[in-house]
Amino acid sequence: MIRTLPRWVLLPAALGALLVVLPVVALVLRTDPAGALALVTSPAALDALGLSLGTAVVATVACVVLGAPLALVLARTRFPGQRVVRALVLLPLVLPPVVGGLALLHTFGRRGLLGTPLELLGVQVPFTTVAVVVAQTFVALPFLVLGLEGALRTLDDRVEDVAATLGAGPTTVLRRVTLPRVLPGLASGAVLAFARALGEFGATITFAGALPGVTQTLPLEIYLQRSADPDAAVALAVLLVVVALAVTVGVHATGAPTSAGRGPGRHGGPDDRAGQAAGAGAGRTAPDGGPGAAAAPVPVSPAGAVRPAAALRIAVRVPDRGLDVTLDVAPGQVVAVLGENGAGKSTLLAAVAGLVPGEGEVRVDGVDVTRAPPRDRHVGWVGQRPLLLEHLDVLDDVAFGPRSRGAGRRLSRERATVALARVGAGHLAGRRGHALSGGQAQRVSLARALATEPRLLLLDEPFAALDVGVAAHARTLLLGLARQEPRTTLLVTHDLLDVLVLADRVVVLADGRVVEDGPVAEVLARPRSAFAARLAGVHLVTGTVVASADGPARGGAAGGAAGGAAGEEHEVTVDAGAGLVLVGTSTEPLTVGEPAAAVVEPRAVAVHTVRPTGSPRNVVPVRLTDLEPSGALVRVRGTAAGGVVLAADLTPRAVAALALTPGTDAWFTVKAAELAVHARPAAPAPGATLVG
Ligand SMILES: Nc1ncnc2c1ncn2[C@@H]1O[C@H](COP(=O)(O)OP(=O)(O)OP(=O)(O)O)[C@@H](O)[C@H]1O
Repeated sequence: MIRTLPRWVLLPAALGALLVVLPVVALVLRTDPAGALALVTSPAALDALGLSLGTAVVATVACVVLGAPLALVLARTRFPGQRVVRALVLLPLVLPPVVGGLALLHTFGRRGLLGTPLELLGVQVPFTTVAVVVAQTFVALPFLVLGLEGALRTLDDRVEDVAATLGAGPTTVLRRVTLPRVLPGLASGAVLAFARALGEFGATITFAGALPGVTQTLPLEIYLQRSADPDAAVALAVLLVVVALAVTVGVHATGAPTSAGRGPGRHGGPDDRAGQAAGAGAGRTAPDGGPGAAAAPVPVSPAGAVRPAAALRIAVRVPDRGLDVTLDVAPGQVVAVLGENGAGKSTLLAAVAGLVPGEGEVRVDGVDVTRAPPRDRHVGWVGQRPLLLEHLDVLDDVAFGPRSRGAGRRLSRERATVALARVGAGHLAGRRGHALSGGQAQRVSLARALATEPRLLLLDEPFAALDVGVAAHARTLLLGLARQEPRTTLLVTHDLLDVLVLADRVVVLADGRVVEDGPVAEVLARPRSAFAARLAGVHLVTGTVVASADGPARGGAAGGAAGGAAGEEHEVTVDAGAGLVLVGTSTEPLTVGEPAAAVVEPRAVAVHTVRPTGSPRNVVPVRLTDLEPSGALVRVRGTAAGGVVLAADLTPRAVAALALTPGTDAWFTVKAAELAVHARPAAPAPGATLVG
């Protein structure tokens, strides 16, 4: 039974439980069952019990009404002094209740802060039943706030962002997404608050007194009976314990999240594979002809009328995240957005979706949506994680968007059914999100985005969390959808396959700026940024052109420039700094002093353990850093002057013959003809960028 816990933990755990249970048992043993019944059913006892239950229920409702918004503000907003506010709200947890009672007296009492205005209105709070409720709420509120705030913080609030992009306003998001998802947390917070209110004593006796039938709750009755009739006190104490236990156990049992409705589990059964196969190709039937065959993607139906693709103009700045990007995207174009971690790709998408505040402008088909909230931007956003609304079944999750945009329940479900069918997930309609495999969940997430017929599709690494095979299916599915219905799309990815299969254009971001932008084939053939070079499987050294020969000079010799004519191959020398000078060839007109990138494929690099003599134009001394398999070859990396990393692909036999190991000093050689030099838009520090 104890699989991961050390056995010794049982001892302190048992002692802790005993410390709580033993005194209660002692209390029960001390009770005389025959006499107890008469004592607890006496009018005074029943009055006190009724008052306790009634006031505790009202106090719990007050805690929910006041505490839930408080928890939401604390968990979902940022404002100066937030920590202080939280500490003050939670103060009653650590304050002796009698101190709380005194504080309430000085607030609502005759000479208290609010006492005089209340008196003018003819309202008297202290020593009334209202005072009991106020005292109970005062001490119980922190339990609700703490429970709910904790639950809110453990939720992924990006689900709320997704709901906003699907067309839901803030109140709808709160009502249909946030609150249902934290219901178990809210329920347990309310139970704790109720239990605390039921047992409240110190603040009540100080602020409300002990007037039988008015303010004398059960804890007060027990206290007062202690000296007058100890047996009655014990009997009433047991009654209080029983009531408190019944309520907490009962509500916990109903409020706890259930596992009912779970299907075959996150990684699915055979049904799962069939579904994935069905999603693999638009319009194809599942190869096994199983359930997936019926669930194959279907063409768009009238229920999901297609909007024409939109032109997109982005000129956004998000200063606190260092993003400054200007892009014009043609209708129906699929732009792969690439870049190192932290380059700003997700921020760009979030700015377009309206999820992060930015400056500048976003125009969709010429319409300025810069200041529009996410729900009015008509974007479909799909992230790395599916972020499904797990409190709904798949059909209602996908119907959430159309419903938020004003379609009735039936029409929304019809649209959801069509969208699910389009991604080959129709057979999943009745399941809950937690009962889907990763690939299935991601297809549902895509269907949900498509169900609102977005003008733009924003895909933030949609396949990154999927297994290779499942990602391939999802990629093919997306391709099929894009062919059926071209849609302007920004696709963040780190995967060359996504770029090759799905994108028309590549934009590379670095430090929040566009450093490369062009058609896919062009960028991969002539990468100018480290990231694009790595993606294309080549290495890249940046530097400055110091000589450009073998071609006619461009524009005479003005400014000392030399250069080759565009289209003619000519030799170019690039200084990468730290003494590393490389000679390559270029077909671009390059000017001395211009930033340039020298690109080399690892298979064109030869490795020597003694300095070579003879023909190669580039002989670079390196220290080997690592060796790793690269297909049937071994990729050998070495660091040259200035920290520049270069790589060579060798056969395992050559690696063995040369006895190459990390730390070996060697020479990499490359022919000038194998080193392609391209102009770069801007130069990072020369020679500092190299990838592999
Ligand atoms: N919630 C946030 N609050 C503040 N700064 C953030 C937040 N999220 C990201 N950043 C910062 O904004 C910059 C851009 O991050 P972003 O997540 O857009 O990069 P990315 O290119 O999508 O990276 P990755 O490939 O790792 O997802 C980074 O400097 C990052 O630290």
